[in-house]
Amino acid sequence: MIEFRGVSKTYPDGTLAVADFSLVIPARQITVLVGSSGSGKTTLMRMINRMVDPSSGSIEIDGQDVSGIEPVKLRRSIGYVMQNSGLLPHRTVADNIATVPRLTGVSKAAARARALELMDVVGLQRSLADRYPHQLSGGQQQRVGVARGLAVDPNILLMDEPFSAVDPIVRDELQQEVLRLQAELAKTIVFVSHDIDEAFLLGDQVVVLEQGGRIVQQGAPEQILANPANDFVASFIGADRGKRRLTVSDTVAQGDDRLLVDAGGYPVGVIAAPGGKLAIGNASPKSRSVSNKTDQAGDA
Ligand SMILES: Nc1ncnc2c1ncn2[C@@H]1O[C@H](COP(=O)(O)OP(=O)(O)OP(=O)(O)O)[C@@H](O)[C@H]1O
Repeated sequence: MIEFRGVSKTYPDGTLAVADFSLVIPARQITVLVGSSGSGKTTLMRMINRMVDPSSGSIEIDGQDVSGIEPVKLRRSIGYVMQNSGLLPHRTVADNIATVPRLTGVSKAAARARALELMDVVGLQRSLADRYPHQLSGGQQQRVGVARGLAVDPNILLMDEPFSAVDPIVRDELQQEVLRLQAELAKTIVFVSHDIDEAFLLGDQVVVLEQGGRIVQQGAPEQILANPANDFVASFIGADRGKRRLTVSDTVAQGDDRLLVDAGGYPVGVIAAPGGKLAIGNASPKSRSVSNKTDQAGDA
């Protein structure tokens, strides 16, 4: 578990990025911090691994104040995946993945073996191991970034808009990959996004932020969708524009299926009509489940 207690951050130039922020981030779940540009998401995330130190307040991991943990040691124990993969251009894929294990004294052979295993985990062919980042697609580079984040088998994985620079189809694939990985690995994931659909898809807990890291609403996606706390949230999730208010149109698609339209009349999907082949509402809002692993050290 990660806990922010009354955290504020003022940068040296006087910018108040985060003001009196408190939040509990439960272990082994995905918490998505979502908000518009400049709302303090990255600052909050970087305070967890001490890339940024708070001006006041504290952050605890499993009850231990991170200010008492040496920053380099802390950073090496927490996975970090960033927007443009952050790969070292002159190192091969395998070497990029193995960077932190090598720094912590793992032998070259063992680190490479682990890197190859992690390539399997994130769905990358091992034949790409000796390529350089520029010889990979954007989606493959992001997968390498995720593998690198997992290389030290961290309990906590920080993901800062990791898929915002890839095209929508690849983004969909990578998001599904995160859900698959999470069902298997059950990490404590803090995911930063400005995309509410991504937040609703991935988040067990979604935290909607306004400027200054002010929490406007937090909860499960279904709670936020069902009851937006105020006009800001309604606008942010598109509820005010009817994006979330769906109706079954009279247009019949295949078989008994009907077209689903939003309040503007735009088609958003297909649904089986009551009594049709597909039962409506037969899946829970989150069909994914987080396994309850107990074989990891610590609880974060
Ligand atoms: N090193 C810095 N020095 C001064 N101000 C900073 C610094 N880093 C961030 N800020 C400011 O702090 C505020 C929050 O920035 P932050 O990057 O945390 O927001 P964000 O929500 O992650 O934004 P984005 O979605 O654009 O990445 C912004 O006003 C930003 O300009």
